[in-house]
Amino acid sequence: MTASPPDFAPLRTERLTLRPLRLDDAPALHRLVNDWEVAKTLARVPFPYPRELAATWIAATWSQIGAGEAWHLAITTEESGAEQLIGCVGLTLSRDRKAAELGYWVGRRYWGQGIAPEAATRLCRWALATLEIVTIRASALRDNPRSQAVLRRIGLRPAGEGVQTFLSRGGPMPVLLFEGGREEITGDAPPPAAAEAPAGGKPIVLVAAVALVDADGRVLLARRPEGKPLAGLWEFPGGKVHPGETPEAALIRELKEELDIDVSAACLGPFTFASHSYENFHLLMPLYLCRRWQGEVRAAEGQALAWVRPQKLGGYAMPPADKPLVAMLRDFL
Ligand SMILES: Nc1nc2c([nH]c(=O)n2[C@H]2C[C@H](O)[C@@H](COP(=O)(O)OP(=O)(O)OP(=O)(O)O)O2)c(=O)[nH]1
Repeated sequence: MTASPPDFAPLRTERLTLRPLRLDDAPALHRLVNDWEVAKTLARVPFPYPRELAATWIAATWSQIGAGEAWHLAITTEESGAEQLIGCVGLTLSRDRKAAELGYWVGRRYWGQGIAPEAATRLCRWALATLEIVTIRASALRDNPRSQAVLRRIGLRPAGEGVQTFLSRGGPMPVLLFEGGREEITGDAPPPAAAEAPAGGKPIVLVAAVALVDADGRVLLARRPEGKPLAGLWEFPGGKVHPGETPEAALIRELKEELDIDVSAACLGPFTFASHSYENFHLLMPLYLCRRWQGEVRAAEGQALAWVRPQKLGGYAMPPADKPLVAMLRDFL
């Protein structure tokens, strides 16, 4: 068992901090969760909640974070200058690591303030941008409309009914199942364009992108970082063409900024283009092919990068506009 809290940069919202639990959280955790109104809604929490279980569970959450299996975090807030534990929120990966099960609880005196949806949305956004998951699942007791409302507020949709064993209730109980993906949770419509919308239509946004191909025939994908629209999706490096710029000049600039490589316009071969309607704008994106550049590709903006064999591109979640491009690349390379 891990002996100290794992390295995990706290996630913040306007009111809350989500961070690994610490052993000195044990007394507050015990006090908050050893409350029938809280415990009765939780499948894996016994009632009464033994004092020593708090520290054991906290240490177990450290091992799970270290192993990349589950992230159970403390929800804290600041009250009169002091940090207060007010609940917990967690995600547990499925065996195939494509889905995660969401769970949370909030101490009774903090109910009715929207803490659970705020914390859960923050953790889900982090997970969708950082892990390889595509689905978030959750369940709520059929007799717990408050929790069902939280799950709906996060963006999850009903996905049937089930039965789950509840330690606190001493047996199986009927639950409602919920699930959702990136679109439901992040509400990701790409950003409105800077240009004025032409009458009756969406503005056209020009984005230049490139498939960098290395000597082994692998293509470079970059992961859109948390905080940007479509966070967590993999894309071809590139970016918006600024006013007065050519697409080639935009790419040369973006590749220097994002990957710290030098490319000349002569090495950018036009390959194909995407023309795709997003909710707020229409994307027009020439895709170039480039096999020669100067310098070593590095993630200059801290983004995740992957060199991917053309046959494996389908395994990476990409923006909808990229789907036809991927098929064409696969055929060409
Ligand atoms: N670079 C790139 N963008 C793509 C791809 N597919 C796709 O739909 N897009 C969309 C996502 C964004 O809405 C838009 C690119 O805009 P962006 O915001 O990333 O551009 P940027 O790097 O100039 O960023 P910023 O300075 O505006 O933050 O194009 C792709 O494969 N590569």
